[in-house]
Amino acid sequence: MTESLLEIIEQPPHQVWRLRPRGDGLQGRIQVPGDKSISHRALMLGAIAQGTTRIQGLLLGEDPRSTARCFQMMGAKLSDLEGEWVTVEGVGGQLREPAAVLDAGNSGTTLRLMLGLLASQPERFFCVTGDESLRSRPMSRVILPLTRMGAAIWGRQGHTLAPLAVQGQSLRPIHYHSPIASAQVKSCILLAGLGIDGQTTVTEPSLSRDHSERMLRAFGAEITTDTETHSVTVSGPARLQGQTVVVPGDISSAAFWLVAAATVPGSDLLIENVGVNPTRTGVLEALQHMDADITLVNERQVTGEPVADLRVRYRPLKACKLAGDLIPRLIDEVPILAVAALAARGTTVIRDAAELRVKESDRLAVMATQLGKMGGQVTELPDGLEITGGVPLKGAEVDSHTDHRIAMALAIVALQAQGATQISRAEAAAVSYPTFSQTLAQVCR
Ligand SMILES: O=C(O)C1=C[C@@H](OP(=O)(O)O)[C@@H](O)[C@H](O)C1
Ligand SMILES: C=C(OP(=O)(O)O)C(=O)O
Repeated sequence: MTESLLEIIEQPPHQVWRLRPRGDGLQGRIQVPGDKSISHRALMLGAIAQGTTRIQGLLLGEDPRSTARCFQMMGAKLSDLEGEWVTVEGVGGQLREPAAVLDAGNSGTTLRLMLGLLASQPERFFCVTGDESLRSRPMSRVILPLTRMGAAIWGRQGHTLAPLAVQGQSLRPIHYHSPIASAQVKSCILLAGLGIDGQTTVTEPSLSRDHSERMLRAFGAEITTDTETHSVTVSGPARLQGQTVVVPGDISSAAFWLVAAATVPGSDLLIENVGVNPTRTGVLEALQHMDADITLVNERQVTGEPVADLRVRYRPLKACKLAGDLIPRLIDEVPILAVAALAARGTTVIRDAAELRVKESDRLAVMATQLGKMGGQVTELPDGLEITGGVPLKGAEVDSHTDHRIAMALAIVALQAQGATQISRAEAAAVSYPTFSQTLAQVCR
């Protein structure tokens, strides 16, 4: 009898995944779940708009579920999230004051974007919190600009950490020069600006994902952008009208299969219906620098977002340098790109990625330690990683640190290793990719 590739061991509330690679290439045609960033935004804009928003392809991961729960508590009416189409009846601008604490769970996007909306709801009071990881993530990056707009927000450690209390106010417009390229910061301020009479502008050092700008425009807001200075302006007050949103597959989820197929000999995989918004395709460019064989087919536009099918075939990889403006365009893919680097000839250097230290875990430290346990030559840099590829890897006992992207990156590196790998707290994958383990079993048949 052949041993199964993946065994899931229940250790409530956690799961251990035991992987025994068979060395077979990944084959077939798959789809990945809906884009997480677009799912959050469709739920939020639908919740505050006038009328009905219809969403197809919504990600049913834990993070968008947190967004859905928060906005239901503030008056939005949602249909069954498991349905093919999810409808959101919006409140038409005025959120209801919730009777209990809003819980963003593990989701930084939920908490930071929602803060912009809450801060600008006069005469309403809100308490917001999240899980242990989210309560340790910096909120000052949005509280600071919101406070300059007149927001009243209190929190732990000098109003920088959740739980937070928000007393909604009539805000004033600002031009905010963000020190970091962050779509969460940019979107938070734009959402706060929606209700303000006047122009609210955010300038960022380089371009972060632009899903908010695209979707706000589609919902009827006046949004202008200056591509040279990386500035976005919302002219308020805006009246949003419910829309139809078709959510493409998440390129951040597709990235796991791109790297798996690019690193396991014999692979040939087609990933259908993936969002290829240029502010998100840094991972494709990075893998192409590494000489990966990836082609885009059937390119099209779906409700304002570019979409394509991605074909990836195994070919030996070579090391590369990833830094600068590319980093915000692949920010969530650094852990899985570190896995690609382990299979590449030469030393890959990733810099300008200090933001990874304040994600669901310190992704630089965690990846360096966990890959090190498998024999990977990975050195942690203050703002990145240095990874020497081509060194044989061995199965080991590793830990996700409850970070979804780490759990999945470790499952993919296990395919390159000799012997079994055990990943503890692997259930974290469900935050962004609840069907990851099923797809793994499907493509590695
Ligand atoms: O706006 C978004 O949907 C996101 C923005 C990014 O965070 P930052 O804005 O903190 O870079 C990214 O890491 C996160 O997964 C999703
Ligand atoms: C950083 C992430 O998400 P968030 O900031 O929304 O928790 C992520 O999905 O990798």
